[in-house]
Amino acid sequence: MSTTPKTLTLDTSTSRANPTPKPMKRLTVPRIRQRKGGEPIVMLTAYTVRQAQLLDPHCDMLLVGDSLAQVIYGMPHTVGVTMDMMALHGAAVVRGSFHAAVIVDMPFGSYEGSPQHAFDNAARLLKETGAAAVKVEGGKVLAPTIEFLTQRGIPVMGHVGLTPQAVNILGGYGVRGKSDEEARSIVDDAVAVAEAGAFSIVIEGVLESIAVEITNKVACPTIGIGASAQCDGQVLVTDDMLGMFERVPKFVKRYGNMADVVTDAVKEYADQVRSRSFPTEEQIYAG
Ligand SMILES: Nc1nc(=O)c2c([nH]1)NC[C@@H]1CN(c3ccc(C(=O)N[C@@H](CCC(=O)O)C(=O)O)cc3)CN21
Ligand SMILES: CC(C)C(=O)C(=O)O
Ligand SMILES: [Mg+2]
Repeated sequence: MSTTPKTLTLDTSTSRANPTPKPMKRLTVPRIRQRKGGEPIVMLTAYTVRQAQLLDPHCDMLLVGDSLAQVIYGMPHTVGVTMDMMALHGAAVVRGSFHAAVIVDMPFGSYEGSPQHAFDNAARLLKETGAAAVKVEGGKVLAPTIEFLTQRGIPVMGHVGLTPQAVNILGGYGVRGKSDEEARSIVDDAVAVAEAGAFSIVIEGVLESIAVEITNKVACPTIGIGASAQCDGQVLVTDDMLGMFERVPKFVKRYGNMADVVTDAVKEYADQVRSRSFPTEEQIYAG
């Protein structure tokens, strides 16, 4: 069993040698890896500093997902995401957190061409954000790249099954692995990614049996999204689970309804401005 503390704790003891309260050390990639078969790993997406601050105490990992394409930028899919977008949002999430390990998605086109190109872009993301690792979509074909990065100091999280950056090949976001042949190839992908040195693998949008088989086969922790409760951890897009993003996949469970909270508050403000009941004495500087 790992000794990972479950909650954020502050060391409040101060002295001349140690004058300020010290935040607990961030979870590291090796500690995440050790969680295989242990306490489930909690991961959520984060794109902004405030979101990171609110999620950090409760999560083991924060993923700066390229899903920010749809969620933040209103793009139709993740293919249009750039390195600059990931670098800026990644840096914001690292600034807003000090407990969770921060993982940054590599954008489409930044890693597929060659291991060297992938290394240059991954190194830039780690340098500019302070994140712990990068995530790449793909299987067997990417194994040499994952090995190249890992051997040169860049921890890599894999992502197999429904890989949204391949939307133009897949033709949509339907569940993967329905034929025996496709199921076999997804399992082979995950095994190749794990053997190449990935410290963890996201399994997205596959038949449950595939996620279970992969989880039992690979040595690193699996993180499910539309996969299985038997994965070593789970991830969701935060805006989806908060009820902030309107159209969500079947695998999303809504834990809140933030859109309604925002709408109610904004309606009340608009009414009060129109009726001149805002601002009141309390919000003005009387001369
Ligand atoms: N807000 C958001 N949530 C996500 O989970 C997410 C993103 N954005 N952007 C990047 C990818 C895209 N993903 C998606 C997007 C749509 C479906 C979806 O609509 N699935 C349908 C089935 C579609 C079909 O059969 O063609 C479903 O009902 O689950 C699934 C995953 C997952 N990722
Ligand atoms: C859904 C998760 C795994 C992701 O890759 C993203 O948010 O971009
Ligand atoms: Mg992604």
